[in-house]
Amino acid sequence: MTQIQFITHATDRFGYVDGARMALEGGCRWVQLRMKGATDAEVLAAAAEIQPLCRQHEALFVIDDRVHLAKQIKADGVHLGKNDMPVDEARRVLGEEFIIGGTANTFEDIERLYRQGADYIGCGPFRFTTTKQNLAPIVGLEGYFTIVNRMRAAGIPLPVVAIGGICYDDIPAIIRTGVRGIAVSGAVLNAADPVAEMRRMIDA
Ligand SMILES: Cc1ncc(COP(=O)(O)OP(=O)(O)O)c(N)n1
Ligand SMILES: Cc1ncsc1CCOP(=O)(O)O
Ligand SMILES: [Mg+2]
Repeated sequence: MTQIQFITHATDRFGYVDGARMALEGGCRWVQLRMKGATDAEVLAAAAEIQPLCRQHEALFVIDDRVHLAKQIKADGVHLGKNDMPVDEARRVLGEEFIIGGTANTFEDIERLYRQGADYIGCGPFRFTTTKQNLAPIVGLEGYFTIVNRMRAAGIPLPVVAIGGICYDDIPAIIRTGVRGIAVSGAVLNAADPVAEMRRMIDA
């Protein structure tokens, strides 16, 4: 069973809460509330609906970027990129109980995040995607294979989640590189039946 983190995104068919609900119904047990450009009030309103759904499904609920909101609503954690609060500062704010994920594009990014105390790595993009603007260079299968091997050689035990344009057919090859799981958004939201697609990915 593949460990999958669903990243919320609004489309012309579904809002943020719809996506989270469908991912959970499809068996996903890790939802990240990502609402780029939204106000804190808008994020809190979506979290007020999604966080109880995650609890009902015994799923992890993490917030993208916003450390103060993650603390305020007692989310399970936060995901931080290079332009967000540094992981070590977020750890001082949140403490050891929160999951803190960090974004990496290179092994050197992972070394830095490991030193700062991240609990997991979101590494990508696997391929081009329109879900995130200003993409870092494409990592690809070879990139994951190299990064995982360099992590092993360096004794860095952090779980790596691949992200960026990932669809069902990519999962076996990505997992064979040694990464622990994947993060997805569009492949589920743009499917004819998002719940069934999430279930198919979970069972991959
Ligand atoms: C699991 C995971 N990996 C990477 C990202 C990207 O986060 P970030 O660099 O903060 O970029 P934005 O998501 O803020 O555009 C993520 N959110 N989750
Ligand atoms: C948040 C994020 N970070 C790197 S790619 C990406 C978007 C993931 O969404 P999708 O699976 O639709 O490419
Ligand atoms: Mg971010």
